[in-house]
Amino acid sequence: MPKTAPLRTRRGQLAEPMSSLGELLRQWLPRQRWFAGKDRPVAELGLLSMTELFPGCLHLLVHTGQGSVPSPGGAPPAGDCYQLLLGVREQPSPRLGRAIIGQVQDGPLAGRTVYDALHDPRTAQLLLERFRHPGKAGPLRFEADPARPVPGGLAPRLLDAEQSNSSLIYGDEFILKLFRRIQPGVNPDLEVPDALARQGCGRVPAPVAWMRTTHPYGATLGVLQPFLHGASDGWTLSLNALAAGDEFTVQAHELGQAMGDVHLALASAFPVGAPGENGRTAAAMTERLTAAAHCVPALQPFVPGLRAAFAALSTCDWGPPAQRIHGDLHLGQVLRAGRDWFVIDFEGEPSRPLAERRSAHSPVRDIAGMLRSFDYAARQRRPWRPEWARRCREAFCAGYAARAGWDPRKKHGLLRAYETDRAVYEVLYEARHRPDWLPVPMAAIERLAVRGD
Ligand SMILES: Nc1ncnc2c1ncn2[C@@H]1O[C@H](COP(=O)(O)OP(=O)(O)O)[C@@H](O)[C@H]1O
Ligand SMILES: O=P(O)(O)O[C@H]1O[C@H](CO)[C@@H](O[C@H]2O[C@H](CO)[C@@H](O)[C@H](O)[C@H]2O)[C@H](O)[C@H]1O
Repeated sequence: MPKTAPLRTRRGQLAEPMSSLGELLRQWLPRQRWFAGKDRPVAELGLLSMTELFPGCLHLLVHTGQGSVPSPGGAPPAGDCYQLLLGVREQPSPRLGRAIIGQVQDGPLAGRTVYDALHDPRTAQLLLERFRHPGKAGPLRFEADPARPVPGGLAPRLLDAEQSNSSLIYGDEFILKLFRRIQPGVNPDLEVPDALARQGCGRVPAPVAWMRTTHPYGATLGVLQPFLHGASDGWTLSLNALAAGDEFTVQAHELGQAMGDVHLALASAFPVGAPGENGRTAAAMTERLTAAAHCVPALQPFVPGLRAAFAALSTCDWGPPAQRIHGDLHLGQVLRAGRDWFVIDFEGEPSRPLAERRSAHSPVRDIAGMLRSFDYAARQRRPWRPEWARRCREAFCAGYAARAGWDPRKKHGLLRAYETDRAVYEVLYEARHRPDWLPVPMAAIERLAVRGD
C-alpha cells in the first residue's frame, strides 16, 4: 500500500498500513460485484481510515485509483473510496469459505487471516448492537431515530443478491444497507427516505438508524430500515407474469399511481426554486450521448437519429418543474407487498457524482426509467412481447397522470428525449457490467433513433 499518514485505531493498536494486507485487498476488490472499476486493475490502494469496531472486526475506508492518495483531512480524493468491514482471526472457521480474503504476511496483523466480516453472523449481530446504541467509534458515528427503537437479538443473514452495495437482513424485520462506494456528503438513500417519512409518505421505508463517518470527510456509510417481509420486487413479478402469459397492466397502473404520490411528496419535501430548462437538459443529454458513443462504438450509427430526439426536446415549451427525483428508477427498485407498491434505493445512478444525484431533475427522468424497464422485462422471453410492454407503459402513465395531474403520454417529445437518454445510460451500464445484456438497450436505441417512437 502506498503510505498515508500514520493511522490509529480507536484503541491505538495499529500504527501503519500494511503492504501485504494492501496486496490482498488489491486482488480481492475487483472480484466484488459492488466494485465499480472492474474494467481496470487496482493500480493504487490507500488507507483513509481504519477503526476497530469491536475485537476482531476492523472498519476500513480505502481509496483506489490512478491518482495520488490524498492526505487525511485534505480535499476529497479524485479516485474511488470503498467501505470494508474486515474480520481478523488466528484460525478462520471453515464456514467462512468464500468470505476469506487471505493471510496477512507483515505488520501488526502478520499471520492472521482477514475475511469479509459481513459473512460472519457474530459480526453482523455486534454491528446491529452498534446501531441500537448510538454513539462514536473513532470517526464513525451511529445515530438512530429515538421514536423507532430496534429490538435486540434479531438473527442476521446476508442478502444474496446482485447488488451495488451489501445488505444484512435482521430477523426479517430490518434491513441494513452498507454503502460500498463512498462519496463525501449525505447519501440520498438516507436523505430522501428520511425527508419523505417526515412528509408522512408511506410509500418508502423510513430509516430507523444510520452510520456516518467524519473522516476523511463527512459521508453516509449505512442505513437501517424496516424490511418489507413477503414483498416481491417489480422485476420478479413482471417476469413471473410474462412466464405465465399474464398481463401486468393492473400492477403497472397502481405503480404509476405510487410514483405520482412519491413525486408529489418529493416536491413538497425538497422545494426547488428554478423551473426545468429543456434547452440546457437537451445539451447535457447530447454531451452524454457523444461520450457514450466514444466508449461503445455500436452506438455511432444511431447518433444522428438520437441527437434529433434531443434537438426536439430543446424546442418543447413545457415540462414539469425540476424537483428531487428517484434518479435510477426501474422495476428492481419497487417492491409490492399485498396491493401496495413501495419504492426503495434512492441513491440515483451509481456512476454519477453525488452532487448531481442530489440536485433537481425533471420527474420525466424517473418515468422514462420505468418505461424502459417494461421493455427490458418484455425482452427476457422469446418471442419478445412488445405489445405486453406497450400496454404496461400505457397503464403506468395513466396511473401516474391520475395522481400527478399531467399525462406523460401527451408529452411525446419529452418522453422520447428522456427515454433516449436513459437507453444511452443503459448501453454504457451493460457494456461495462453485463455485455450479454447489451442487445436489450441497443434494440431500444434502434427504435428511438430510426422510428422515434
Ligand atoms: N425495505 C426493504 N424490504 C424488503 N426488501 C428490501 C428492502 N430494501 C431492499 N430490499 C431488497 O434488497 C435488494 C437490494 O436493495 P437496494 O437498495 O436496491 O440495494 P443496492 O443499491 O445495493 O442495489 C432489493 O432488490 C430488495 O430485494
Ligand atoms: O439497481 P442498481 O442501482 O444497481 O441499478 C443498476 O443496475 C440495474 C440492473 O441490476 C440497471 O437496470 C437495468 O436492468 C434492469 C434489469 O436487470 C432493468 O429493469 C432496468 O430497466 C435497466 O435499466 C440500472 O440501469 C443500473 O443503474
